[in-house]
Amino acid sequence: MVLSFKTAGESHGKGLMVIIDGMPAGVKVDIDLINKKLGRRQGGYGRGGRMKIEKDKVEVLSGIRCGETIGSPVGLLIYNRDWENWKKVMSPVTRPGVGNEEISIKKDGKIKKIKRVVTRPRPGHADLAGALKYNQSDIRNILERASARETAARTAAGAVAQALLKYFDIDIISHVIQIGEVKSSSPEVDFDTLKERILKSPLNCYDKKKEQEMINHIDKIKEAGDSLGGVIEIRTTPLPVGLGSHVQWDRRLDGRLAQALISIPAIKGVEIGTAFDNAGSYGSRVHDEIFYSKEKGFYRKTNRAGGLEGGITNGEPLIIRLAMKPIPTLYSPLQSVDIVTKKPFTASVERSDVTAVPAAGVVAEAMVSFILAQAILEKFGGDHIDEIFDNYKRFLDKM
Ligand SMILES: Cc1cc2nc3c(=O)[nH]c(=O)nc-3n(C[C@H](O)[C@H](O)[C@H](O)COP(=O)(O)O)c2cc1C
Ligand SMILES: C=C(O[C@@H]1CC(C(=O)O)=C[C@@H](OP(=O)(O)O)[C@H]1O)C(=O)O
Repeated sequence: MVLSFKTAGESHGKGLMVIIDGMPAGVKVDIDLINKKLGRRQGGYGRGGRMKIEKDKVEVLSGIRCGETIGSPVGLLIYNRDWENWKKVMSPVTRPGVGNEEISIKKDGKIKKIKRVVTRPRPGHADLAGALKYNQSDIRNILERASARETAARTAAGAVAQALLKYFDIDIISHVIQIGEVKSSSPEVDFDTLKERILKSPLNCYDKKKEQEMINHIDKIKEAGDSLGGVIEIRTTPLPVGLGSHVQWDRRLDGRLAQALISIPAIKGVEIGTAFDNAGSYGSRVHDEIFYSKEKGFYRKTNRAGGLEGGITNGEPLIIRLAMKPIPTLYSPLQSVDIVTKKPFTASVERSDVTAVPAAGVVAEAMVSFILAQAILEKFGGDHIDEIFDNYKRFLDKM
C-alpha cells in the first residue's frame, strides 16, 4: 500500500499520535481545517462530560513545511487535556499503590474515588475478551486503548488525506438518518446543499423536524439511564472512474471501504448504495442503466449501486450507510462478572456518551478520505502532487 497510517495513544494517557506514511510532496495542508474536523468530531448532541474537557488541536511534528507536505512521514500529535487528572493512574513509570485500594482522581470537576485496578468488565466493550487475550488482571490496560478516543487521531489522518482529495474535487460529508427508533429519510438534495446544512446542524441531520425529535429522544433516553445508536449516511461528490480493482479480493474498493468503516468502534453494519432494499427487489429495478452523451460522457440516472461496481468506482458519488450500536456504557447497569472474584455484579458508570452517532460520522468521513486517497495514489501515483495530477489528466484525456 502506498499510503498508510498508524495511531498510538491511550484515552487518558498524555496524548495521541499518528504517523502518515506515503503522502506525496507538494500537497497544501491547512492545519486549521484539520482542527475544524477535530472540533466537529467532538460535537453532536448526546456526548458526555469528557468532551467538555478536551479541545482537540493538532501539533505537527514532521512532514509538513511552509503549509505543504515534503514527502516524508507526516507526524501529528493531539494532547489529552484529561491527562492532568489521570497522571497518577496512567504514569508510564510509577504505580499509584500496590493493592486494589481506592485512589482519588479529578473527574468532571469533582474529586472521585476509583479502584486502582479495574476488574469489572463492561458488556459491549473489549474489556473481558481483551483482558483474557492479553493476560491482564487490570482491565484498564485494555480499555484505555480500545476507547474511541483513538478516533481523534484517525480524524487528523483523514483530514490530511482530504487535502490530497481536494486536488481531484472530491469532498465527503456524513449525516445522521436515524437515532434509536427515530428515522429520517435520505434527503434528495445535492451535495453542497446537504453539506451546508449539516455543518450548522447540532446533530448532523438534514431534516430539522426529525432532528428535534431525535434530540428529544436523546434527552428522554439519557434520563432513563440508557444509550442509543443509529444510522449514518456518507456521501461524496462524483468520484473519478477507476479507483479500486476487480482483479483481486483485497483490491476491491467496496471491501476496503467496508473494512475501514467497520473498524470504527461501535460500527456494526455497512451498506453500500441501497443494498438492503436492493436485496428484496428485482434485478430489472436495481441495476443502474448506462447512458452516454457528448457533454456528460457515460452516466447513470440512478445510483442504487452507491458508486461502485465490481469493486471499482464508476464515476458516480459514493453512498454508504453505517449502523452504530447503542453506546455500551450505561447509567442503568448491566449484569457482569468480576474477573478476579468471579462474583456477579451490576456495572455502574460515572461518565459516558448517551450517543455518539454524529461523531462516528465525522470519523467515517476520515476513513473514507483515507481509503480514497490510497486508491488515487495507486491509480495515478507519483511523488509530487503535480506528477499525480498530470497522470490523472492524461487518464481523463483518453476517456
Ligand atoms: C466517537 C465515539 C464515541 C464513543 N463514546 C463512548 C462512550 O462514551 N462510552 C462507551 O461505552 N462507548 C463509547 N463508544 C463506543 C465504544 O468505544 C465501543 O463500543 C467499544 O470500544 C467496543 O467496540 P465495538 O463496539 O466496536 O465492539 C464510542 C464510539 C465512538 C465512535
Ligand atoms: C474521549 C473520547 O470518547 C470517549 C470514548 C469512550 C469509549 O469507551 O469509547 C468513552 C468516553 O471516555 P471517558 O471514559 O473518558 O469519558 C468517551 O468520552 C473522544 O471521543 O475523544
